[in-house]
Order: sequence, then structure tokens, then C-alpha cells
Amino acid sequence: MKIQDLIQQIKLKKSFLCIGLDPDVDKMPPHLLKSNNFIFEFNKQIIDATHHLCVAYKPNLAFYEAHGLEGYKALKDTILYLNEKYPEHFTIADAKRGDIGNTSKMYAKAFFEELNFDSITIAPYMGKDSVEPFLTFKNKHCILLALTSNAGSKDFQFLNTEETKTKLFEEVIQTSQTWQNADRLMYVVGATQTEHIQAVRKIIPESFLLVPGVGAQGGSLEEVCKYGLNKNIGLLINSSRGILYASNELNFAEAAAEKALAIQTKMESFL
Ligand SMILES: O=c1ccn([C@@H]2O[C@H](COP(=O)(O)O)[C@@H](O)[C@H]2O)c(=O)[nH]1
Repeated sequence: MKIQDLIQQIKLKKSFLCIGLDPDVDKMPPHLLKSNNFIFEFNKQIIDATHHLCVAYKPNLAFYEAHGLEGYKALKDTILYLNEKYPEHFTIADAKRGDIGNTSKMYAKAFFEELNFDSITIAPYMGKDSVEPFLTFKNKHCILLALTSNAGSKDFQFLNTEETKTKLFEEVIQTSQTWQNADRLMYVVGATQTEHIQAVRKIIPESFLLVPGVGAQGGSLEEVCKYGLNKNIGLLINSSRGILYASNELNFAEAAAEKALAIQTKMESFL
């Protein structure tokens, strides 16, 4: 998908909501567990109930890989369903990949060609040659982990770099912007890190940020918007558990849609 198409969808729907498809058997409605391919069935009902309120879906690979072959099938069915029925949605494989070049090339083929996702999250720790194979794909996007939402982000991401005296997360953003096809880069910045979004925006005023951490992790949508919005919106704010598990009864999909609507309504007031 082209960035311009994503921006158009955001303006049309007055929403920059990304719904995280993190199916957790322990939290899913028990009645669904009886059906074959219940993970896909759960996703399908969530997608059908919420598609008009969001512009992106983000399956996190862990929730599929934990189920082996069945999980992979559910992931494949989910992305096929999205691409066929709701092709205007931006799709994110939250896989956090990145390896030596020839291995990254295979990851890129897996997610961009075989599964046909629009984007993938990438851990940038291995540097330029681990990310570049993903950046060769036209109209596909690489979302680098910059400043993550978890407490452990403090372990490394705030360390000062000796050469440039910037924090490691700032260095990741700055340096990656010099790579070929850097216009295909986006960055993960946690909603729990709002005091640092201004610093991020100073380096990349134009880039899209994928912002997880509202809802279950306690991040504030208002604060993220205050510091993160740019002239093209420039934000995809993710919520997974806060939407998916609003109810585990028969009405789970409608309950999820109500939560998504509440977020979309707030978003509309910022546009
Ligand atoms: O810094 C990060 C990077 C990724 N995530 C992922 O986003 C969702 C958040 O789920 P919630 O249920 O809305 O908390 C999940 O898939 C994480 O693995 C993140 O939270 N923080």
C-alpha cells in the first residue's frame, strides 16, 4: 500500500486506529473454541465488526506461532481475508524480525510475498544490512522498533552513544534515515513514552509512528496526539486487548466495536 492511500483512508474514516489481532485462547469467548480454525473465526468476527472504525490491523506473530501449523493457517486465512474483503486496510505483521542479510531477505519474502502484508516490525539491533533487504520492496514498509512501550526499554534504548552523544533510540532513528529507501521506514514508539515523542518528532517530523500501549498498558491517547500528530496525521495508534476482550460472551464482536468506536470518536476530535 502507498502511504498516500493510508493517509486518504485516515482522513476518510477520521480514524488512525490500528487494531491488534492478538488472539489469546484464555481470553477468547469459550463458545468459539469448539469450531475448527477458531482463531481465524475470532479474527473474522472482530474484523467484520470493526473494519469501518480503523485503518490498520496488526496480527502479532507470537499469538499464531504458539499454535504451530494451526496458528500459521489462521494467520494466513486472516491476511487472505483482509486482503480480499478489506484491501483498503494497512496490514502490519508484528513479527519483530531482522537477521544477517540473506536471512532477512527470506523473512522479507515470507511476509511481503508469501503472506502479502503491507508492513513488518523489525528489531534494528543488527543494523543496516539486516534491514535493507526489507527496504527493497516497493509499497511495503518496515517499522523499526525505536522506543518500545515496555519497562525494559530503559535497559538499552536510553543509553547515551559515545560518538554522537544521543540516546540509542534517537541514534536508531537518525541513522536509519540515511539508508536507501528510508521513505519506506516507520517507527514503533510506545504510548507510555509520550515525554519523548517531541524528541522523536524533531528527527522525523514526517514519518509514521506505530504507537502501541494505549488501553491495557495505560498509555494516553490524548498525550500521544498532543506530541505526535503531524500534517499528515503520522500516527497509527494500536490497541489489542482493550478492544479484543471487551467481552467473552456471544456479543464479543459488538463489544469490541463499541471499544473501537470510543477510541475512533476521540481520534476524530483531534483531526
Ligand atoms: O513497544 C511495543 C512494541 C510492540 N507491542 C505490541 O503491541 C501490542 C499491544 O497490545 P495491547 O494489548 O494493546 O497492550 C502487542 O501485540 C505487543 O506485543 C507493544 O505493546 N509495545
